[in-house]
Amino acid sequence: MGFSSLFPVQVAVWQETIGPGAFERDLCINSPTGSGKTLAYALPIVQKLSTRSVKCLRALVVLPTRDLAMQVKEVFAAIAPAVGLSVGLAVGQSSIADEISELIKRPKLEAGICYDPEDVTCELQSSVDILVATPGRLMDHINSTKGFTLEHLCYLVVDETDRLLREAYQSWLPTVLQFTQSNEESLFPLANSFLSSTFGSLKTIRRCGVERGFKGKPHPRLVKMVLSATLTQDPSKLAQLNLHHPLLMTTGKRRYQLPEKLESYKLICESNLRPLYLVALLQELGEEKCIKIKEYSGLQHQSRRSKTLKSFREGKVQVLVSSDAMTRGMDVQGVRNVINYDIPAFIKTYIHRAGRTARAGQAGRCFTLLHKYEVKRFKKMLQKADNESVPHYSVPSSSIESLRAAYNSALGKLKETVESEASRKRKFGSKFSKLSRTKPTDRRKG
Ligand SMILES: Nc1ncnc2c1ncn2[C@@H]1O[C@H](COP(=O)(O)OP(=O)(O)OP(=O)(O)O)[C@@H](O)[C@H]1O
Repeated sequence: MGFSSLFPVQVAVWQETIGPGAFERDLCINSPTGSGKTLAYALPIVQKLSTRSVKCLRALVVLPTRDLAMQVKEVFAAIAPAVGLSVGLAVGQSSIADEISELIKRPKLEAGICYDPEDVTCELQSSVDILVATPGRLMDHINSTKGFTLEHLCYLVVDETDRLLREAYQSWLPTVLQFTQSNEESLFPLANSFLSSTFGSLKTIRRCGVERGFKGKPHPRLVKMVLSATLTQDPSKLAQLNLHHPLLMTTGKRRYQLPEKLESYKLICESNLRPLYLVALLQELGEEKCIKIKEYSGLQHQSRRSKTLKSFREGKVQVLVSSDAMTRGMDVQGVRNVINYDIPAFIKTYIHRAGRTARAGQAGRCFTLLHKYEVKRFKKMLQKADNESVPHYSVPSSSIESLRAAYNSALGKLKETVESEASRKRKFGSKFSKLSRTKPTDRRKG
């Protein structure tokens, strides 16, 4: 990958997994945006699986969004094939049939023998050792893909944990945990309830009666690694993961930390002049003469979003106007500035947005447009991430003045567009209501 050394979080995780820690504890990793968490879990998993002799699904990485899952798959794909491991993706990017044929190997047809596709006795095998998935598609495979099993799973990674725990997604987590439990656990629920009442949450019995973390056994327990740049430390939330002697690995004392080389600035302006200041700021920042702007949001179709992201990665688009769909985990090289058009409601949101720059030890800047009444709240918010003073950034008044005429004419055009849209909707609305009044049965069909 062209990297000459490991980042601190990667060294620390390696020590706890392949090193002396020997995967004996589950890991909760809280490390700033862009600090290299993906490789921190990918390297030990690939290293550990490199000696496997039979192919089956042994590692599962769950991420909240498709683009993020595709990005993480690329990281695994860069290192896993070198040791003969295959990586799969379950995100719903392609049809379920295509995805199944990528993930499940059917027995080769021998001459003269005809296999019944419905025959459950014929051996279906996993084509992948490592699967990167979003919860929705993962649940589809768990519920309906023949041959898809989690029974051999050894490693479970929950990336962007706080986000994934917040959203239940058809109870994906309890389902995964249930399917990865040892046979003993599900066969003897009473024994388990006895164990948990005796030993509290620190159960030490696992798959095939093997003690958790016991080295050198053929059936090790399911190891879990959970990560985020804003990882929750609330035990009641983390309890859902059923962690084994969890070890919290964190960069500083605080939960919230910004990347070392990130500079935060505030830009104060009247709310109604925000677009004007935004353009003036972009002009200030833009070294390139031609700025192409694209939109990226969860409201768009996935294929359109992926296309936009590709253009942004390739530098064909210099400015991406994005919702928070782009914030968590997305890694685009060369992003030097992030602009908060609105003040984020929470420090967590600020961290994930700002974290699209100043990644991998690079410098970056985050600007926040504020009304003067918002300054106090903003300051208090950034103090939660140990950021005591946020300097002002001012754009020259000459650039504001030079843009004013264009801004006013754009506002006029916007007003016209909004009005014509509204009248179109009114017309359409009245037609529709007339139609529904006269043809109630048709409406029901529709
Ligand atoms: N050892 C390394 N040397 C140089 N660059 C690295 C190294 N490890 C990772 N990187 C690069 O650092 C960038 C950030 O890594 P990554 O996306 O894993 O960060 P992260 O900690 O997961 O961030 P976030 O919290 O935003 O998801 C990536 O572009 C990655 O290729």
